[in-house]
Amino acid sequence: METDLRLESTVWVENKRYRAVLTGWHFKWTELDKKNRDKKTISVPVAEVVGVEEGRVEILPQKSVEDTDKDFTVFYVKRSSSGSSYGLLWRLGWTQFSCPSRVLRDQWTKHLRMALKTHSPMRPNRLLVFINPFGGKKKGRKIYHSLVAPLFDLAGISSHVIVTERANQARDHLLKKDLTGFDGVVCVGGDGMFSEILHGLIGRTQQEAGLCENDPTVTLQPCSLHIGIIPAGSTDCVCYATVGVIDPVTSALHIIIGDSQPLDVCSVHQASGLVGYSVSLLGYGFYGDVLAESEKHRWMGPLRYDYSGTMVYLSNRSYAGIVQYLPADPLLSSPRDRTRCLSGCSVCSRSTERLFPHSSDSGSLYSSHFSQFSNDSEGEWVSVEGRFRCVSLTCMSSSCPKSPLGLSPSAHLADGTGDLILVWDTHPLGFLKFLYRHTSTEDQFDLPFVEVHRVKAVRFSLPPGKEEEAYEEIGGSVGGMDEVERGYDETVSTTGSQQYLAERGTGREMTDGQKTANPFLCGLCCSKAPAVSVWNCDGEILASTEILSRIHCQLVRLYARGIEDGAAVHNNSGENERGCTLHK
Ligand SMILES: CCCCCCCCCCCCC/C=C/[C@@H](O)[C@H](COP(=O)(O)O)NC(=O)CCCCCCCCCCCCCCC
Ligand SMILES: Nc1ncnc2c1ncn2[C@@H]1O[C@H](COP(=O)(O)OP(=O)(O)O)[C@@H](O)[C@H]1O
Ligand SMILES: [Ca+2]
Repeated sequence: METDLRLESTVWVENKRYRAVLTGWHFKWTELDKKNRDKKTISVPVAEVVGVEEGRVEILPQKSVEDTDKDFTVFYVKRSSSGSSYGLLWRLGWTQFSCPSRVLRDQWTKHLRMALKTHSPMRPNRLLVFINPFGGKKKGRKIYHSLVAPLFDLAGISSHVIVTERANQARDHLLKKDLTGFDGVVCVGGDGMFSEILHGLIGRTQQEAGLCENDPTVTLQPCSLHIGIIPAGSTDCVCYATVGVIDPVTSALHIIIGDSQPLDVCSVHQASGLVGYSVSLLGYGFYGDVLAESEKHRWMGPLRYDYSGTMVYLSNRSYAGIVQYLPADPLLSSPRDRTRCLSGCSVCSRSTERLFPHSSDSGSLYSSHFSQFSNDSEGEWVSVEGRFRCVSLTCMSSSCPKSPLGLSPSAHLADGTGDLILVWDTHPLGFLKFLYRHTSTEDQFDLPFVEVHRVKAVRFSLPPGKEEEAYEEIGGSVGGMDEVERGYDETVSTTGSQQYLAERGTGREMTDGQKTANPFLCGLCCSKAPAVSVWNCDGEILASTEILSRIHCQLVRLYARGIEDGAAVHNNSGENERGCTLHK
């Protein structure tokens, strides 16, 4: 295959003579000036070529094509530093080449396009795009139309764009509407919007596979459609933890070249069935209270979390609970091994091999069933009981701009495990130290009142006696979501997502911000401390307190490649290249 695609010839770039070579995996050009030979080779992996066009194409200030018959223009990914040691910004670079003849020009464009098809089979042709116009700083629409759509056009990707008019529209669309012809779903918004897409796609996939999401022992079917995230939210943790930067152009380029990053997903169940899915933070206590409080202050935008965080911190609460967990195999990895899950992570690759032992091409991966829950030789359930400041479970590092290394810096994106962080009740300054360490490289687990365990499943229950207290506090409706009014225009059937979604709201509708009357934080001035908190499930308040959660290895795939190590990745650059963001 590689030899078929090989092509080599002399070309000109800005009046200088170059030797251009396509080897199959790489497209390189080297200036034919002996003195500078070493310095002037530019090499672009074929997988990172965005597009190839005939003629001399300019894209700034707007796209124009000078239609000459010996020229072609190649667009590709160009990296630049993000300013931190991990995570790189991607920009569009392009170079115009002149060939000695039209025949050779046509050979170049044909070979390059064939190489693209062969070496990056997951490139999308057609995408379904959901824009939350109210996410984060309310710039979703502008971000998409000015920065992302022009890049999709350039790459020949067609998209069907839906600007949402209500919460859960994207999720309902994915659950019910025809998705034929789409290669992926793009979410323009924050973690809450991503969560909608996640619920919609997982629910739809299980419906079609005839699997019951309500049963925590069922091995769920991985989703075949990829998810792309264009960050336009408040926390943007899923984007930050899978791409390494919050940057719409970088994310758009990952989508265009069809990068693929599998992601673990945690399913959360109560006795009667599924209550939701989480990838970033499933948190009880502090993070639950912060979310509940922040919903009252949505008008503050992303700042609501800092304000509510401070208020909740000052309210100085801890909660009684029983936490049971199923440890993951300690020989494979540990949350304190000081490693980081970076692009090409070997721990995650081993998980992929375990899940799909006979498969080398990703296209066929997802037809196979797997059962990591029952087959693995994990240990016995462990049970602890006491008072906690917070109980958090995260399937990945959950790094975000507030906490660049995240809730659990050594967690893996796709290893089939989650990290359970238990923060026992402690004095306020101790807890502040714990929180503060999230903002630096200091180890937040190196504190006597903090424990972290790598797990496959977690159960949380209230100590005997507390259930009744919880019931009384919330006025006779455990879960407390009954206040949330939801208008569903269509009758839904009974698969897990649909059922849970029909029964409850996310509590995060952004219309008036006041719908989530939180029964637990009855004004932070309240003198009687509440006995129970709420669960924060990727930014949504869950309706249940007593839950069972289980990690599903690589249940979804994102258009991403994990965080790139700035020091290790070769950054192609040369004087003939130009980088830009389109239509800034
Ligand atoms: C003293 C400074 C403390 C900084 C502590 C930073 C910890 C940050 C960990 C963030 C983990 C994020 C996990 C992701 C969660 C998201 O799914 C989810 C939804 O996001 P969306 O609204 O974009 O859709 N986001 C959240 O639930 C937000 C959690 C944010 C918690 C921030 C807490 C700030 C605490 C500030 C405490 C200040 C104490 C000061 C005392 C004088
Ligand atoms: N058109 C809309 N009107 C109101 N709420 C919406 C709309 N579209 C999406 N949502 C909801 O808004 C919530 C927050 O969106 P998100 O994009 O995550 O922003 P943020 O990061 O600021 O919280 C999501 O849970 C989603 O369900
Ligand atoms: Ca994981």
